Amino acid sequence: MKFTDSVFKRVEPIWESYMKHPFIQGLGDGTLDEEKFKHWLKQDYVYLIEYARLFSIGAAKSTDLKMMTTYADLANGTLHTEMDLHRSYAKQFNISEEELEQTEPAQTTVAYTSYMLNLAQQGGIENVIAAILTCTWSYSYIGLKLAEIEGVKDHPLYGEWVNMYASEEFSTFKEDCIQLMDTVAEGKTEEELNRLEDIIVKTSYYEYMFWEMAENLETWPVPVK
Ligand SMILES: Cc1ncc(CO)c(N)n1
Repeated sequence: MKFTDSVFKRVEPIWESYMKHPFIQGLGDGTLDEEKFKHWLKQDYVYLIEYARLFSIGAAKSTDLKMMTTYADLANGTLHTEMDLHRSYAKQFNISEEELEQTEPAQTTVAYTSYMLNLAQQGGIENVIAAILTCTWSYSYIGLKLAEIEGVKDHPLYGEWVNMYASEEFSTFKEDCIQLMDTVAEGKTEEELNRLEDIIVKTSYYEYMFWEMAENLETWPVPVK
């Protein structure tokens, strides 16, 4: 069995819980509160800046040219294709690109990106892809599941979101990440694989917390100027 198949079995209950989360349910039935979506949008924009940085670390740590090209393409896809979705929504909400970029990351955003960046700096290429995998894969999982709902892709506000994450292009990003993970997992000891699996479980929990952050409009405890 491929490493990613056995990991999927382990994280599936966490991923199933995303589909029951009020934020995702709201995206699916179109009732999601716009303020919650805007909070997600802004937090996700600054998240994606760090995410693109992770792909770039992946490019720097690559052990061959093919791998380096894939990481560079994924960084490019994040900075252009995926972040264009966010910039397009921001425009609809009259949020400028500067405001989007200057978003103060909430505690969950800081915790999640710091966790991934710390792992990526410490180890080899296997840490980088293990840290990244859940992000792309779980959004593709959610996008494809939501796309099964009748009429969801035509929703005036949230249709664009579902169309992006259910798109062929995004499915290709996911497949590339899965393949990168399985390639570096080859020949690793059981202990090493367990360590990588733990990273994927942790990031799966962080993804849940990111939905919670958006749903609860999370900020820092005591506001300061
Ligand atoms: C928090 C988060 N995880 C994953 C993705 C998909 O790239 C995203 N945009 N945001």
